[in-house]
Amino acid sequence: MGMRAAVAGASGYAGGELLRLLLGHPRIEIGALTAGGNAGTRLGELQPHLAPLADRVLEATTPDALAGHDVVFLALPHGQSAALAARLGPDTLVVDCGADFRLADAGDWQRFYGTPHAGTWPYGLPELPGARERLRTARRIAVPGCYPTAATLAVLPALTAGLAEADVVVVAASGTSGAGRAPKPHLLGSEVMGSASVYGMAGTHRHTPEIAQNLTAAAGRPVRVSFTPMLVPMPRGILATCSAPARPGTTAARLRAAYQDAYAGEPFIRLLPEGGWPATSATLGANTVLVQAALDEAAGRIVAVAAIDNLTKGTAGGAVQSANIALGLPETTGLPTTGLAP
Ligand SMILES: NC(=O)C1=CN([C@@H]2O[C@H](COP(=O)(O)OP(=O)(O)OC[C@H]3O[C@@H](n4cnc5c(N)ncnc54)[C@H](OP(=O)(O)O)[C@@H]3O)[C@@H](O)[C@H]2O)C=CC1
Ligand SMILES: CC(=O)N[C@@H](CCC(=O)OP(=O)(O)O)C(=O)O
Repeated sequence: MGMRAAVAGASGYAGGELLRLLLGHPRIEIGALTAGGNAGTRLGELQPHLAPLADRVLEATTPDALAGHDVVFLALPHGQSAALAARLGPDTLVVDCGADFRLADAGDWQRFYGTPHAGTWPYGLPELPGARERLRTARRIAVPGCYPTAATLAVLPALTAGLAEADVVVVAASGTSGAGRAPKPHLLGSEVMGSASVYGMAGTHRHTPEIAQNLTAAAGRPVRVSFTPMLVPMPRGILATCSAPARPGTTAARLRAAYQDAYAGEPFIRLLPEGGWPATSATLGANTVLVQAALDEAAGRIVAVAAIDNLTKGTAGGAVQSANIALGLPETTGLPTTGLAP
């Protein structure tokens, strides 16, 4: 007997990707589909790529519409999740793609989001040390931000193996779907096409404390993070280029071994052969994380790169991966590792 999942925010980019993945999930059947202003619209008008669901009509996002499901995926703007989750039974698995419950430090939340802190849920990045154990019994899961997923997985082994200083620089390029589907002037085709631009500069982007939180917990010491996000003219993908000073005694061989050891058993992380570097084009539609790291001896720095599809591993794929763990299913169920190219 399959489990039933509701998707709130089914008209958005994250919701659409959740549905694409759930349509291929052998153990989950799709229940309620809800939206905001688009409630009442046929899904086929908004997500024409989801042909099997074309005639489903979106409902309003209410606790009643979401009740009676084994799992509820929330793909809504920040700030909406707490009230809804409070009205869903404690046995319902609620997986929030938004940021509301990601940060443990209420001061960080207040500084970067400017609203009262809703709380902290188990963090849905299974590759972090100890995370799978916490997710197995979780009924509430906070899905990571897309940049934090890429940046964290790029540098994690260098920090946990004690090869990098706790001072990490992240420069990450994202496709435009990272900004969601709601119209914004800076996302007009004429603004984005043919240009790469930075934003959220000098420590102001809200993913800075999330990346630092992940790396600090993994390293067991405070990790300082400088994060620069960049918008590039492609619909999907994140390429995170990270670097940190190498600690004394770090060699190329020790660095390689640290990454091999850390990621050998990870179903979705592919450490590329030496000399090969990740590109987003090889991750499209897949839950794959491509990783590479090298020692820049002249600069005395470790350079590490990760590529993901921001909507798959960066949101919906990560959400399904963590939900699988919490539902007692094999972690890889329904998650593609084959991408779409060219
Ligand atoms: N895009 C990405 O790469 C990532 C997104 N996320 C998170 O996922 C969540 C969804 O993002 P994304 O899909 O990109 O955003 P979109 O803007 O594409 O979609 C937002 C969804 O929320 C619905 N919605 C908006 N306002 C309301 C409301 N007041 N009540 C009920 N539903 C509402 C929209 O419905 P309607 O169409 O009717 O307005 C739509 O379905 C966000 O929290 C985001 O931070 C996380 C990681 C990465
Ligand atoms: C390109 C772009 O605009 N990206 C988004 C991040 C998307 C993401 O992960 O979002 P949440 O933390 O909101 O869930 C941004 O920088 O705001």
